[in-house]
Amino acid sequence: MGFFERLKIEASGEWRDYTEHPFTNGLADGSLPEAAFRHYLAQDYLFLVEFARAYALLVYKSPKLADMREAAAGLSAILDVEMNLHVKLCAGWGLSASDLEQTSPAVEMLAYTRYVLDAGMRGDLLALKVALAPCVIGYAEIATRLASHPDANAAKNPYHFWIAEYAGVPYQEVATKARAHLEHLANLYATPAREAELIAIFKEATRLEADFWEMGWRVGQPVE
Ligand SMILES: Cc1ncc(C[n+]2csc(CCO)c2C)c(N)n1
Repeated sequence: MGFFERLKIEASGEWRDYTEHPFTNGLADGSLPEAAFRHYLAQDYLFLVEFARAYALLVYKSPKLADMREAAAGLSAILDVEMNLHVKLCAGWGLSASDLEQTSPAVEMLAYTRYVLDAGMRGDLLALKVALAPCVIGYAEIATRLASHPDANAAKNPYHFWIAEYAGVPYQEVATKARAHLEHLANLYATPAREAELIAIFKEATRLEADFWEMGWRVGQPVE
């Protein structure tokens, strides 16, 4: 069994809470309240900025030039492609670039990004890759599941574009490559003595991803 499969099994409860969160099901059938998605999108803009910083840290933490190049390509993809796509998507939802700049960070966004950056600062390249894996590989898995929902492609589903973006071939290839690189690093650096530390990082990052969905989900729920 591969390293990533093992991590998922060790964190199976957290993984299910993240990948099957009600927010994701609301995207699939189009029932997610728009206010919930708008809140998520604005926080996700701030998230992407911090994630670019985490990729910059990957560059620094790379022991080998090949790892450094891989990380630098990921950093460019976020800065030059994903951020632009995100700003365009937000504009379609009525969020201007200046709205995004002025968004106050939510504690869930801060908790998650600070955790990933800290795991990378105190750890090595593999530890940081493990902290990033729920985001990079998880979104590919989630989007593939959502895309198979009968309502996911309906023209009336307002989240159709979001699902198609992450379920599409270009993003799926990014995730497949990230997973292969993680397996390669695990073969080099994942000793039995480090297993508990790496599983703990994976579990925590997965839990914080689920909390990120929950943050958006709460905005769409009626106040009790
Ligand atoms: C909360 C949250 N988690 C994951 C992603 C997806 N994502 C963000 S950066 C990145 C790597 C790109 O190469 C991916 C897949 C998101 N947008 N928001």
